Amino acid sequence: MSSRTFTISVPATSANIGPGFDVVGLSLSLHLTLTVTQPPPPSDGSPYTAPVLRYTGEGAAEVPLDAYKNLTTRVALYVLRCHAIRSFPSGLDIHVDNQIPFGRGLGSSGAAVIAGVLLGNEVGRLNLSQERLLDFALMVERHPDNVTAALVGGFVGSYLRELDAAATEAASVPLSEVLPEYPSDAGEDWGLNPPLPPLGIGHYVRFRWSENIKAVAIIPRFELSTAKAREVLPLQYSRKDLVFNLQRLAVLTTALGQSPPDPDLIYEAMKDRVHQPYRKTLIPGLPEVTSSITPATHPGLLGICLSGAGPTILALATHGFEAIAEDARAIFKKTGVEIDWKLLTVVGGSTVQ
Ligand SMILES: Nc1ncnc2c1ncn2[C@@H]1O[C@H](COP(=O)(O)OP(=O)(O)OP(=O)(O)O)[C@@H](O)[C@H]1O
Ligand SMILES: N[C@@H](CCO)C(=O)O
Repeated sequence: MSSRTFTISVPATSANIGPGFDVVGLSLSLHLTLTVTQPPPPSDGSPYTAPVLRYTGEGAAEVPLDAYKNLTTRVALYVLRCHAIRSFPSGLDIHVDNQIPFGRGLGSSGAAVIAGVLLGNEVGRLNLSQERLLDFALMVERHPDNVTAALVGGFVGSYLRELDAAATEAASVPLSEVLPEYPSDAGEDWGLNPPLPPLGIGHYVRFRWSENIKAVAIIPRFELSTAKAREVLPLQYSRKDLVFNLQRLAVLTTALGQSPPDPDLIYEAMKDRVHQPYRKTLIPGLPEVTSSITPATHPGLLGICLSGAGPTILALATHGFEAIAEDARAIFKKTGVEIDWKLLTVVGGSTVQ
């Protein structure tokens, strides 16, 4: 068997799109790319060599390069160990190039998890179905919106199946047990026999997406962890607020597939009362940006919302991109926040080539 090189490419994602909290995701044209070289199995007696991980692009200064600590490789090892494969193949070389900024609401952790599942599947030659790949990802990242869109691509709605008692228990294992941070002096048996994902946890449907619609990502220059942005959310909501979101989500999923898209319908349908109002304390400028940039003031704008858990703002538009982004920049600047912005398109899902 000779050495082989393959490339794993996973897109960025924007989750929620306003009212679709933890439900809707959109894959976008920034990518996490892994170039992996797997040598042939060593001949008997040659020493085992741990994976070499190199990293360029976003997050390169902060990401761990120890394969037993890095999120992507830990997920890959979890997948391998669920299939009774104890360790990475010897001599693996992994070069990661990342365009997705960390902790900004563009699905960086979801992409890292999907890349890990695909890496484990590939180096272990496991041939897992897409449904099973999603099960593994959902054991690690418990909200399906980012990981589903990153895996399958496009504008996607998903839900988690209601599990029976045994499967619920298997799926509610603390992440620290699914993904132990392997100590450097770990013995051979560390992290073996991890909990297997129940079958068919996640289900999804892809909505139509109007080709005229592009995404302006307005990216504040600070990180906000998803965990922190979820801590500020209430545990209970009023019927009025839930109905507000459900009405808008029902309209939005079809409205974004229509050509030409209708700005009046979409702007209102992208409003939310479940997560954005609570997150404004963490993102100075959020309410001002979403309320003062409208289809009336900015021709071409369709709708505007928080991207994922923030702090990025996502503006969907057919034209007028620069005016939208520069006016958002001016509003953020008044609160002391600098931004970068990118014009993105909706892309397909993850690939392994
Ligand atoms: N390519 C990567 N390799 C390793 N770890 C990563 C990678 N990308 C993200 N991470 C980890 O995930 C963390 C960010 O995850 P977090 O869920 O807070 O934000 P996000 O995924 O960017 O935002 P959101 O879920 O709102 O879209 C980073 O600080 C880092 O620890
Ligand atoms: N739906 C998540 C985004 C990350 O999946 C949130 O808003 O917290």
